Amino acid sequence: MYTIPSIPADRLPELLRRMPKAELHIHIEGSLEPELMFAMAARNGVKLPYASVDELRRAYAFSNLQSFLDIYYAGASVLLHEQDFFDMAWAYLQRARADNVLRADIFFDPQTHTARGVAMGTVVNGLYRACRQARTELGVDAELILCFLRHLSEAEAFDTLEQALPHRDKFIGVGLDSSEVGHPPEKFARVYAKCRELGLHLVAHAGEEGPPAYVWTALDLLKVERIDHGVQSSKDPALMERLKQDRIALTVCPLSNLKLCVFPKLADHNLKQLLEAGLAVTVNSDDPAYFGGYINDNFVQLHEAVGLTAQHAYQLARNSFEASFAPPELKQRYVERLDAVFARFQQDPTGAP
Ligand code: HPA
Ligand SMILES: [Zn+2]
Repeated sequence: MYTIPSIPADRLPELLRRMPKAELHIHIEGSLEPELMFAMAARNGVKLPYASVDELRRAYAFSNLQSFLDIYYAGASVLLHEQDFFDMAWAYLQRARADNVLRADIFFDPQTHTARGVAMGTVVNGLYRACRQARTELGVDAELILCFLRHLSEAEAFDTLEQALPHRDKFIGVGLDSSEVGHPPEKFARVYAKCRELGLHLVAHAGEEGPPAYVWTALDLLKVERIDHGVQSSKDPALMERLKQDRIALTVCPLSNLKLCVFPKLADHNLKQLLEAGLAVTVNSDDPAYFGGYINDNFVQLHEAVGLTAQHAYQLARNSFEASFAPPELKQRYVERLDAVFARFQQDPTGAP
């Protein structure tokens, strides 16, 4: 691997912000900022159970995943029209551009919307239009991953897949999210087998709160290409070896793990341990409007808590491109841009962009 000469520690935050990166774990509904949520509630005549943006923000004090999900699903109730889905995704993509994200693999939760009577096409078309516009106007490549809600049934997941098939050209893969414990990956083995036949990319949340056994079954039964979160894997040495040998990327979300009390303090986070064990770790924001930060906030706060080096930074960015679902020629272009930024930074660590 390309060895990175040292960069002064006080320049690391700037390097982390400026380096090109891919974001691989972002729920688009989790990027809906309170201000936009209130604006949509007003224009759509939806009543939110909070009187103001401040009152809503004060409710963002979570004790675990479920306490967050309850508020997150309530917040999504303001999304009704195609333009709402476009506006939400466009706001995220502009924010991602500011953080030097070149590529985003974006999750969306159609069942949160179809259950309220919003048509699948309304959801997908709004999000897809924002992704297309991001490519031409922002230089950000963004593609969509449809997530099944794991607290719902297998039959509902199959039904959702069927509703999405007329839009097969607008999403590149499927994922699995929502309440993890009690809803193991194997519940969706037949759904994933069908998605595999359809040529979709496969990912799943596993080992966020759930045990290493869920990471094993996501790999062996669902046959996923990446694991979302996966931080509980460090409890199982044989699993660590498997993830390393097969170069299975983990899309880790430090501020999410902090806010949902997966780790008591950011200083206790195991991301650096996973990275130094040789795993293909990446840094992501998960639900940035709810967890207090976008991708660069995750990088910088993690660095402040555990002390990353320039070598760690390079490896994390490189992993993000290699693990993305971009075509090989684009991945190569992203890595060239990454190398160019590091080379410039080494020549002039005090430096201007
Ligand atoms: O971190 C998460 N875990 C599970 N489901 C989710 N839905 C949005 N964010 C998450
Ligand atoms: Zn997530």
